[in-house]
Amino acid sequence: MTTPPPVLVVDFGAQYAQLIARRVREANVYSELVPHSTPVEKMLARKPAAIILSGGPSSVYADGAPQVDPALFDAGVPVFGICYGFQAMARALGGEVAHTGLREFGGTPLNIADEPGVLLRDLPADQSVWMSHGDSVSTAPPGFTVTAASPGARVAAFENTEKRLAGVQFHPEVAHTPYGQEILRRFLTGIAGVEPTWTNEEIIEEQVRAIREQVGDKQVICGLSGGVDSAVAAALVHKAVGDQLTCVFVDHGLLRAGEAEQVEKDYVAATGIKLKVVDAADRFLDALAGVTDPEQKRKIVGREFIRVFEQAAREVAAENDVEFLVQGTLYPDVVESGGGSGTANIKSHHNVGGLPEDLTFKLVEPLRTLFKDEVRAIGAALGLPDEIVWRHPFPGPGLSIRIIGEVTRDRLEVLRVADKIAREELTASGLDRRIWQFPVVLLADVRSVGVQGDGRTYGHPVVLRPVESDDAMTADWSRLPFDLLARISTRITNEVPEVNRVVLDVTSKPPGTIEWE
Ligand SMILES: Nc1ncnc2c1ncn2[C@@H]1O[C@H](COP(=O)(O)OP(=O)(O)OP(=O)(O)O)[C@@H](O)[C@H]1O
Ligand SMILES: O=c1[nH]c(=O)c2[nH+]cn([C@@H]3O[C@H](COP(=O)(O)O)[C@@H](O)[C@H]3O)c2[nH]1
Ligand SMILES: NC(=O)CC[C@H](N)C(=O)O
Ligand SMILES: [Mg+2]
Repeated sequence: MTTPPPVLVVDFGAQYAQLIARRVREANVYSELVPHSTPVEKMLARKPAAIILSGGPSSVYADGAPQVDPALFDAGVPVFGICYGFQAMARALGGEVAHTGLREFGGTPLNIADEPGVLLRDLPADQSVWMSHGDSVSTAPPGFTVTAASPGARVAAFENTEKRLAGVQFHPEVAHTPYGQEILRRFLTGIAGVEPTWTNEEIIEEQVRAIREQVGDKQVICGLSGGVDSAVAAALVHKAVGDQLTCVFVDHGLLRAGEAEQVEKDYVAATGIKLKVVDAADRFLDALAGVTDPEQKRKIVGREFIRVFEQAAREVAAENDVEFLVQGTLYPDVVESGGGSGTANIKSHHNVGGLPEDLTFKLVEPLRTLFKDEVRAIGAALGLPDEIVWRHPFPGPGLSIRIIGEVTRDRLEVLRVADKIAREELTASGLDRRIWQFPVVLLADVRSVGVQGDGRTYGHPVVLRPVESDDAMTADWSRLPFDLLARISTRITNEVPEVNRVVLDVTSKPPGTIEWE
């Protein structure tokens, strides 16, 4: 996608690098992450509007610690350092960083100096900021004004507005720094002089233009799942090229109860987009037979999806091959598949890491750099109905990655009934909006002893995994009311004969992921 000059967030291995990019976009400025190994010339070639150096686990003076190339500061590009980035910046510009023995973690009072600079002017004198550091800048580089201190950091913020360079020891990107977003915004607009024009309307206009340019007068198909990401991607492409778009919904036999019917009925009614429904359950289930490894399942699903799309493409435009496949891929799908800035492969999302090597489609992925809540906002701006915009995410590989063990028709049926009960009860309790997602997982290879109707049972456990999240990158288990959990448990064990135990997953992400595979 063509985008305005980015604010590049240089990732030094921070916990919060993703969050920084997001916060910049929340300040209506386009932003992307890059790994710290990116050479400065390569960053400058992107003509960045500004560069932000993230935090990171290393000590700047340790052997092998990632450094900042001082050439970065001679290029005239505005730079903002955060925590490790602040320390690395201080060191590169001739200041000093030391292990003072004073460490700060968590909420910390900030003492704003008499000369508060652009970043801190007129902010409350007694505000709290979120710290997480063991090293500190002991001397600011020449030419910089020190604008704040904290009990453990003599230099907690500095700036040189003439050179458009600034930095802070604390984390402005986290919600626990109440004025953090304001400070970040002041750097962007007040010091860097970036125009805050990256609004939903701009994104939509820019995307529509880019899609028209990419697709021309060719036919396009879009994998449509009923979820919000593909719905928004389809709506953007439809706005760009109208009837050249045909959506393809694949019923791979791994869907939840009622899902296929709902997509067929509601989606067309809501959007008027051409929809082709393909029943491909046999081919997916045959391909998955005997497979228990999560990554293998994901790769099989990714491959079969593409084979089905290829067949559908031939049917959509027999005489004129369809070159383009639209997918609702989001940034977290890319990052978790190991396609981010030097990030590890956590799991291969079917639409990214699970794609087959012989893929011939050109991909159209207008949401590839965004997070889900950003996508929801665009969906709302495009006029999609609330039921689509606020639908809980459901993974493309569907129930195949919620059956721990081999995927069979019988097991799918068991899980479908249990899942339907959990969803019905959640909706009845009015808590749908509080919950990000509510996977129900069948431990198909585990059995436990129970007693039902005075008889012994030896059935399977089902795991409830309700989570709350903003963007699926981190999540916490949802504290659902006990009586709701009790109703779900009772109904599942009463109504699903194969299940005699219901357990609750109380793991946050990290260390767990949302899905079990
Ligand atoms: N059953 C399906 N039929 C066709 N395409 C699908 C199907 N499931 C997933 N896809 C494709 O894979 C992409 C990624 O799936 P993913 O579940 O991440 O997104 P989504 O379903 O659009 O939204 P959500 O994350 O809210 O469920 C989708 O955007 C869509 O292009
Ligand atoms: O379309 C998808 N294809 C996939 O292969 C896939 N794997 C996980 N997910 C969804 O991504 C989010 C993060 O999931 P995890 O915490 O399990 O990694 C959660 O919302 C998951 O439901 C997927 N979506
Ligand atoms: N969160 C960070 O960036 C920490 C920076 C450095 N590792 C320190 O402890 O001071
Ligand atoms: Mg989905």
